[in-house]
Amino acid sequence: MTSPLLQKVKVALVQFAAGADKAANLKKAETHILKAAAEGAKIVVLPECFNSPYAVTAFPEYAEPVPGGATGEFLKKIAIESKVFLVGGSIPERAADGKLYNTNMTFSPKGELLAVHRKVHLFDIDIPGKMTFHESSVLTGGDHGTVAQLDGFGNIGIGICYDVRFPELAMAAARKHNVFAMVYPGAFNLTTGPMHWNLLAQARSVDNEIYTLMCAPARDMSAGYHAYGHSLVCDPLGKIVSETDEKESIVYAELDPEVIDSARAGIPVTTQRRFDVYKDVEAYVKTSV
Ligand SMILES: O=C(O)CCC(=O)C(=O)O
Repeated sequence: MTSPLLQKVKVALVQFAAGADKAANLKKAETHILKAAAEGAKIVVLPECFNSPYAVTAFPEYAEPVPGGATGEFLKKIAIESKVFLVGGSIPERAADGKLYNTNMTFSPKGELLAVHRKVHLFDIDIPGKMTFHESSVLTGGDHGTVAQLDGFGNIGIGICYDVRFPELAMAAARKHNVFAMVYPGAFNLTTGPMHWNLLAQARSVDNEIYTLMCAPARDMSAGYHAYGHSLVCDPLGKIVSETDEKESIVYAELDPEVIDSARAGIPVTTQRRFDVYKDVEAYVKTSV
């Protein structure tokens, strides 16, 4: 059996809170990325909306072209300098036609842009008295799932936050594109975080017998949006192997092909699927920019 992960790899999830000062947000990201690289991480993940406050009112002001804007240039430069695969969280993107998206850019250690994922499922929820958010009041949803090919390691699927609630993207990435992990920069909140953050990571892992990486902002109670934090790594059997609390920190984990292989050998759902019974599980996934 060939594992989707070609060799062991140390990953780092950088958890920090973005404030109003964009340059300070990038500086903080840089400090943490360089530290994670010095600790031996080869794949480094940033949180959702890491260059801007997480607020629909902030997105138009902080939005940039992708990949040519200042944050895209920053991610490229720092990926090269730190020699890591950099899953650049997400930022508000202003497209050429003026539309705004919540967008991830992923770079190789050579500075190649490997993937652009626009959040497909916008975060529009209303739990009266607890949590109301309407991303679709300013953002447009993306139109594809996304897989990045990490030379020497294998493929990862990328989703952004609310995307984790929709198993189809992860399923298509795992089944059709043999990903070893789904990576979700995300900013859950104090209502839905305790309810579902861990559960959803475990669900996506167990569905597909892959790793799931969830990278959050740190909590800032003086900000308008209170992030849950708790960046974590979940293994292919649904065990959380590394998790932090709500504070600024870096979460490390070693991903191991043997763990994927033994999960799949013991509980072989990946080969037992019955597509003759359920024919309609399809998703459009892009594997290059
Ligand atoms: O799904 C949730 O509960 C939270 C999602 C979210 O915060 C987001 O998509 O930014």
